[in-house]
Amino acid sequence: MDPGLEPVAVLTCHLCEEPVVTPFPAEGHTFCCHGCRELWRLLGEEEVARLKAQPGINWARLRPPEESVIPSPAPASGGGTAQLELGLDGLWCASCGVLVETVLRRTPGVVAARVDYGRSLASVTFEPGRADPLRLRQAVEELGYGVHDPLPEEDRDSLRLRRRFGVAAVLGALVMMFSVPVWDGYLPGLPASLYDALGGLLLALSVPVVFWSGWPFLRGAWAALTHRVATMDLLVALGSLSAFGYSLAVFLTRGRWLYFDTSALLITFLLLSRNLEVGSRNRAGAVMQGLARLESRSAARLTADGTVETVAARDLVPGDQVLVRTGGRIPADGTVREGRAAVDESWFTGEAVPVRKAPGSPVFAGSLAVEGRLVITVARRAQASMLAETARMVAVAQGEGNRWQRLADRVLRVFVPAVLALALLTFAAWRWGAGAPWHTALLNGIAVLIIACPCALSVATPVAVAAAAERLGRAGILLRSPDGIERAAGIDTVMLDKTGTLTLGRLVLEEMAGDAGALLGPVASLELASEHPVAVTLVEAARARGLQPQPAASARVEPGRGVEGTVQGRRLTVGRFPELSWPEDLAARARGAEAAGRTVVPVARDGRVAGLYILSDTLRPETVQAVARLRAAGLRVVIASGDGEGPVAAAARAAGITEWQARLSPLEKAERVRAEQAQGHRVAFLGDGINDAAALMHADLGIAMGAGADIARAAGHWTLVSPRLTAAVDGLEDTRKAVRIIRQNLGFSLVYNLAALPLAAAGWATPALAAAAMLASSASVLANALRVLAWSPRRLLWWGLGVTGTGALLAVLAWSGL
Ligand SMILES: Nc1ncnc2c1ncn2[C@@H]1O[C@H](COP(=O)(O)OP(=O)(O)OP(=O)(O)O)[C@@H](O)[C@H]1O
Ligand SMILES: [Cu+]
Repeated sequence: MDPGLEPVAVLTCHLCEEPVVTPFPAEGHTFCCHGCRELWRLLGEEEVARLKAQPGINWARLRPPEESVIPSPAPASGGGTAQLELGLDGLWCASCGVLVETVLRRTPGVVAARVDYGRSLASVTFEPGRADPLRLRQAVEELGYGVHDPLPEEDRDSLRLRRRFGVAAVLGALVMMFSVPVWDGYLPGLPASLYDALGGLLLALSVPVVFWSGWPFLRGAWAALTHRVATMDLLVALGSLSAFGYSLAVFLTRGRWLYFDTSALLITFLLLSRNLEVGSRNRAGAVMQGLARLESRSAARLTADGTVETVAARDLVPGDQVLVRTGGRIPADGTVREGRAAVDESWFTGEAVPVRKAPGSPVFAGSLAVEGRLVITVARRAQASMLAETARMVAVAQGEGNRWQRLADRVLRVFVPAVLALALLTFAAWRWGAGAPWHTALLNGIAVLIIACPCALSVATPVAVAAAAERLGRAGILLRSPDGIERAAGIDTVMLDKTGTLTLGRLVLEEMAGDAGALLGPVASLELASEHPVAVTLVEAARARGLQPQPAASARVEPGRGVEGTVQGRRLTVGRFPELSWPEDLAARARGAEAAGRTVVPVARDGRVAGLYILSDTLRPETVQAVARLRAAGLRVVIASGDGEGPVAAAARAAGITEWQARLSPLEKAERVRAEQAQGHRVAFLGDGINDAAALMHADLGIAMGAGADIARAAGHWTLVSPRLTAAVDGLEDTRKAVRIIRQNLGFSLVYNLAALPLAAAGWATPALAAAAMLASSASVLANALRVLAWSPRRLLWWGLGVTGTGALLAVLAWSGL
């Protein structure tokens, strides 16, 4: 593990397990914020323990399931209910959001409540007779959070923000231009009328920048003051206002140095980063709307007597038969049962060419049947479809931010007051310690404020994370957990399962031995209960032979072994159960087939093996290349399979993998992962089946194949939408790079701030120089972050040139003014 990343012994929150900056103790535990503490009290230790035992617990998902399949930004009102939006202050982490939401929901008269942590916004639907806005506000305030009217529409309106930035950029550039002569020190030598004209011009140009363009910061700073929290806005506002105020005083007293450019530049640059942020959020919003349009509301379900009835898509249950005609959207994930069609799956594959579908092909909700007619067997409810899942992920990513971001926010909470204190101290030390004149002391204090502005930290990290998420999306990877990017850091071992991951998982029934043929009908009936590739193959084989399997009255699936149950009064088991007795001829046959690399599935009647199904599987076409790339990246590749030695060894040989383990039970797979971790490895596990779920959960990074079992997808941190192994390799490479860059950025801005602060305090950097240095550092950090998007070298060069050029120019200009 990288020693630079994980602090050795950090105090973590008892509830959300985030590092604790300011401890909030309660009953022997420590919490990171009072939101966590109150939520813990509300839920109780037992409930918390239960929730934590669940895989991938994510506090934002504690909320009860949404009404609509695709979460809508604001619940529709109607039916005698009223709608209230509250802006919230002081939400420290996602738990705080959950807490407010829970308490609001429990308030009498409230129909629905939803807190968007990212926007610090609560939307409440209530019955006007039984609840009123005042009471709702009080309920939130009693929890210790600030409530205000949601920021006026203009604030969330990125157009306004862009306008503010545009004005700031143009006027700021003019201020810069006219400041050059000021820096050159001409001013006092100029005739008074020119001095007035030039100084007045600078003043006139910077007023709109500071007070109109900078209004969001000023208002934010005011809110921060009234709530006694130190925020970034406060720092920015103080820096800009103090530079402005100082310059105004100098101008009125006909002094020498004017720093109007500093106050304007600070605002301009921070507006740029704000715009970037809002832009990425808006994009997520647009994606959500796009996804919602793909959702079908109704479906044509086939009834038992062959007629078609229209039902709501969300009422479909697994096993339903649904008819999809040309031009229709597929309402739920499933497999094609009859018919052929060209289906447009571009919403998740990105490929415009429709895919041919035939019986047996998987189809996904939201895809469009361009031509043809299909009957589909629904595999999962519409609420659990890839489409709904994608939308939920986007919503979570949009609302919750991520750990790095929150970490950066926490750092800011300590950093901002420290900087304010340091600025005051600098001023005091110069004025009264060193006996410097007022204006020198003031200038040095202002320089500290400006140089410390940690915008690099607050801009670069979200940009890098967003860029990485976008790359993953393009590679066909869905982030299921918001920390999916950090989890990829430092992976050195990749464990894979065989069936369905290294191989296509489309088994072919090669041979049947003993009574296997005669038992195929009853066996298929049992296998209807299982999602395992073996089960799918046997059911298909039965259908191909004209048998119509009906679900067995009792069938029990045992992951990693097979199915057992009673069919026509006989106890049958299909699969590898340990206590079976084997007739010698079948045992020999099984050994032979295994040695030849085949998967052998015994069927036993009353505990005695009666027949064998001998199946073969094909390696995915890209497996060899994917494995080679993983190894080239310095990763160890290990197969962990539940299948027999023979087939696993054969697959390993074909894929070019030297380490493998066969016949692992689902629990043993997870234990293998843990054993590797105990040896200090960081493990990514790639799997597709129920038997992989435990391993996927325990792995540092669980990657589930999208076409695999639901449970596997729920357990993994990533889902591979397109079943290409190379996508996983791409994703691993991209995220490793992104994490490296994020760390570089955090390190860089830390070093920068630590190095620059004493310089500013010592009076070696004027405010103008400080602003230039800050701009250059932030821009380079931003450019670094954008590297994640793998911009072409040429574009990067231009960017680099532009950034360093601007930085250098500003530095030279500032310097020449000294
Ligand atoms: N539904 C089933 N019907 C029949 N046999 C089964 C079934 N499920 C599992 N088995 C048997 O148990 C073995 C182990 O299953 P498991 O799901 O753990 O691994 P696998 O899918 O074959 O391989 P991998 O772990 O590489 O995906 C299978 O090879 C098969 O012989
Ligand atoms: Cu917390």
